[in-house]
Amino acid sequence: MPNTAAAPLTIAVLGAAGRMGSTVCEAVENAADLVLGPRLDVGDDVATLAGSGASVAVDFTVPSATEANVHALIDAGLHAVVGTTGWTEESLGRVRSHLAEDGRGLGVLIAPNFALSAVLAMRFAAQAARYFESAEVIELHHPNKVDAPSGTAVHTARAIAAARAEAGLAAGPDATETSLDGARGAVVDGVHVHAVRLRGLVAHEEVLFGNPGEQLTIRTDSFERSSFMPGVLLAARAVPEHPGLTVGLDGYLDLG
Ligand SMILES: NC(=O)C1=CN([C@@H]2O[C@H](COP(=O)(O)OP(=O)(O)OC[C@H]3O[C@@H](n4cnc5c(N)ncnc54)[C@H](O)[C@@H]3O)[C@@H](O)[C@H]2O)C=CC1
Ligand SMILES: O=C(O)C1=N[C@H](C(=O)O)C[C@H](O)C1
Repeated sequence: MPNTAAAPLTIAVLGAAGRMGSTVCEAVENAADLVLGPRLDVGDDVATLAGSGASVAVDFTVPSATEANVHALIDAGLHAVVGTTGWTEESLGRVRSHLAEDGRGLGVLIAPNFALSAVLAMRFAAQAARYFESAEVIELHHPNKVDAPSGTAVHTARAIAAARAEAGLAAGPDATETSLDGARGAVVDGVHVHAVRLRGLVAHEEVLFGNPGEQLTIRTDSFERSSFMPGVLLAARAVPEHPGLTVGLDGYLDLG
């Protein structure tokens, strides 16, 4: 929903020189109800955003910087929309505590993926997980990506594992006795996750579920970074209305 409040929201962007950050700047500039505020990149001080007129900041930086950025944004009194990967239960917990101590009703959204197809794929995977003996995740990305597996794949695997545990499922069948290191991928909460890096790709994920004689494949493809922009803008408009920490864009959507 566009922001119809009297004053347009001013949006600061962290990681503004990057692939996602520059795309976000362009999307904000093209949104009639939003104003593009300060564009920060490496070396810039987040504290300068206090009093800059920006009320929301969007962070697409690097896993090693994003947590410090979010704490600095809270201190500066800004709501935050974060797409950067690398979050753990511990770092999320620290943000939750900081927001509670701050007490100003600021909102922070941390989402592993803003593309609607990916948000739905994660939701469908969580729903399907209880019905299948086997589940594995394959993520496929551009070769400039610095982290593996992707944040989306980790989030997907954790959701699958939680649904399997709730349903009382045993570990998936796997007779592997010998293998080269890495051949079976990374293991996230008991779910195998495989990462492909290939020139020409942007962001893709397949979730494979298997039962005797049948397979379900859930696949999401982002062919362009524009696919993330409707979700990012939706989040930037909505975050002031959602105090506290929300993890995942589905927290702002009515997916039933
Ligand atoms: N949630 C989502 O929908 C999506 C998330 N991502 C994630 O967003 C992050 C960024 O991805 P890309 O834009 O492809 O990376 P990129 O490498 O193109 O851009 C990162 C930018 O952050 C800057 N930067 C590094 N440290 C900084 C700091 N301390 N303060 C401010 N800026 C800093 C870099 O100079 C660079 O300009 C990654 O973690 C990626 O996985 C990417 C696409 C979609
Ligand atoms: O680095 C990327 O490009 C992406 N990163 C996010 C992730 O790690 O899940 C989201 C999307 O897959 C693109």
